[in-house]
Amino acid sequence: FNVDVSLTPSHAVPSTLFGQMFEDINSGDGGLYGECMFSPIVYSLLHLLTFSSAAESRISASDTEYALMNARLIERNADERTDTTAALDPWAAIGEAQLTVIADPKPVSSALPNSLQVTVPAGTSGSVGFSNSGFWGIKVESSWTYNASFYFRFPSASTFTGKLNVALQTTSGRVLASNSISVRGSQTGWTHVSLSLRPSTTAPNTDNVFAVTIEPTRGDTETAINFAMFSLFPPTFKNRPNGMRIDIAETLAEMGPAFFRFPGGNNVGQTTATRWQWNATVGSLLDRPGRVGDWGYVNTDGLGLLEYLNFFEDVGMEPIMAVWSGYSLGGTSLPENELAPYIQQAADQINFVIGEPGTSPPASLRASLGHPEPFALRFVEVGNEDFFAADTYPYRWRDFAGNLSALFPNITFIATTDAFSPIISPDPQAYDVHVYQTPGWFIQNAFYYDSFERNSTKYFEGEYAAISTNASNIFGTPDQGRLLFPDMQSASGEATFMTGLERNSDIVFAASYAPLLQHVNDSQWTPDLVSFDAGNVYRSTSFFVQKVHSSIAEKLKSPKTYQWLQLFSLNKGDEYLPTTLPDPAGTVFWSAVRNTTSQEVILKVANAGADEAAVVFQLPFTSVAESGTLQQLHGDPTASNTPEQPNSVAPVTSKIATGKVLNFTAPAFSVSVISVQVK
Ligand SMILES: O=S(=O)(O)O[C@H]1C[C@H](O)[C@@H](O)[C@@H]1CO
Repeated sequence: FNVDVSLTPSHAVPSTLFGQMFEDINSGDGGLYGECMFSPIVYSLLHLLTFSSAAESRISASDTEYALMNARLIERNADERTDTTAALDPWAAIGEAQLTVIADPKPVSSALPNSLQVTVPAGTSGSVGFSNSGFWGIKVESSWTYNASFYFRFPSASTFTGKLNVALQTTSGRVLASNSISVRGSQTGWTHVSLSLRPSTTAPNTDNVFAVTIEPTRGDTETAINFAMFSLFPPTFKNRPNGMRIDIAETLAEMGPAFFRFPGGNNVGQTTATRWQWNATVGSLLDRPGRVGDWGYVNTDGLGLLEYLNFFEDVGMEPIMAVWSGYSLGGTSLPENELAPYIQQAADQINFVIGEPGTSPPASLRASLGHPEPFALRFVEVGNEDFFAADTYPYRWRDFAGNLSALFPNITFIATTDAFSPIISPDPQAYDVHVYQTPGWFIQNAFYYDSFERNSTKYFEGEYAAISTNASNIFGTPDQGRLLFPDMQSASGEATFMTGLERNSDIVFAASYAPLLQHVNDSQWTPDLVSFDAGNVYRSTSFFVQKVHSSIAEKLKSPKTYQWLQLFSLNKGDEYLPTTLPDPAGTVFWSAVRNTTSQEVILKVANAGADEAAVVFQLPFTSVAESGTLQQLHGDPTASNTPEQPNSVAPVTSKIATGKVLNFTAPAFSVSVISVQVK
């Protein structure tokens, strides 16, 4: 292919072009959020479903009820605290202890009404207590200090005296770290325990548990102790309290995302009662009731709005924040005359992020939680995939976007129905477009946005991924063509599409692969950009394709990877240079951008075909360096990074000969980025 590169840029490449889409889909609790244990003794899954049905019946929230709901969700009535069996799942008895989850008559807080009650039978000998298995294991590092905390009380006063031994131990019982606290049967009120655990050694694997054993000094009487609000934290990313898991957070930061879309995706909430409510996710963990997320399990909401915002500042990315839009996946939408309390809640959510303390209670709440300065926020998405409820979006959009844009004129509100179908007003400044398809679809649609009308409307390619090789059953199972992990065929297919996103970045202002993260031991959606288990993170082929398109630059503070990644920071051009267009029916696509700071031209070549391709770039600049840098990812079409083979495909950086005429051969199934100094 002979490719002329223009000297004259066609448009500025937006700084927001490549980023990340996140929601808790087996990726928040037990994933990005640093908490090591799954311990929502708050509610069992069944209970929360009961709760949500109760709340559904109170949908028409009057002002007072809204105030109550806004205060801390709708109070659960007592009889709903009955069945909590599922809440016991992560807990196991040690010795003769009996474990039950009870609706505590004296709950540790109104948001956490249940307790784990441990009964030690009289005359017990040997070790007695309980353990928690973490999220399919717990990583135990000797260089880490863990913070273990919980609340306990004796439900009835007794003469019991003894110790609680708190430990990290292997599943075979070898103690790796331990600490203890003395307790007395007279402690009938809640006592908060916070202990450090320093492992004496690094465990060989993650088959470890958090264990609490009860050691009576003289205990021949049956004893019961209530426990609540367990937490086990390792060191966190940037040492944030209640922060993020270091290896996952560093991997996400390494990709150099410009934005982070959250809290969903479907997990924004598809029913009124179980929607994500910002006010239930901030403040003390004791005040966070948790909810059943849209992926069928309890979200503790320990990862809450302030934790997200602090994370964005630590990584140097900006939010694309969703507000719930009055729609329920079951197909029902709130009638227009019932939207007001939820529009108010959305306004409060935005004010928590950008309001001035003293002018709005949510902003004052943010200041009281340690961040008086407003955070950065330019983009708010109204709902998620409302094409499923397009018939009611016209009034929901009109009322949400209409009222919110009057309150927040500097925010761009993003609509989630299909572009211009239906026509909605106020005229959306942007639409969020999602596509999950085969690699072939992405190759055939690299010119998807070239034909879009250039009016004032912008586009957010908020979710895209090649997820199956079976065009007639995209969302099928692995034996029907669904990918478990990205491979080189899917990643190079996505890369051809991304050359189109760059060429059309005059109207495409942001794009993110989805989903971002999955726990390989419990996943509901494959493939994902990054996978992990309790001990490791797995970077996929698509992760490297996304990363090579992003700017990282000074964002990443960890020097150990900075040098290598510095090359990547030059890949974020800020001006698009038109070129001879690729053949839309072909499999080889390219794009050219210029970084006006470093005066480098960056050429990206995606070859999603089975044959290598010779590409000759004509660079008519006054002077072009004789050598440049090539970063290349390539492999067999089914080559893939998996937990079994985590590094089967990785980008290779090398020097290549460059000049005004740049001869390049793109291997089959490859993604290449050439950066060269020009004058
Ligand atoms: O089942 S889907 O609706 O296709 O779910 C998709 C679309 C939704 O926005 C996101 O949460 C999810 C996977 O990333």
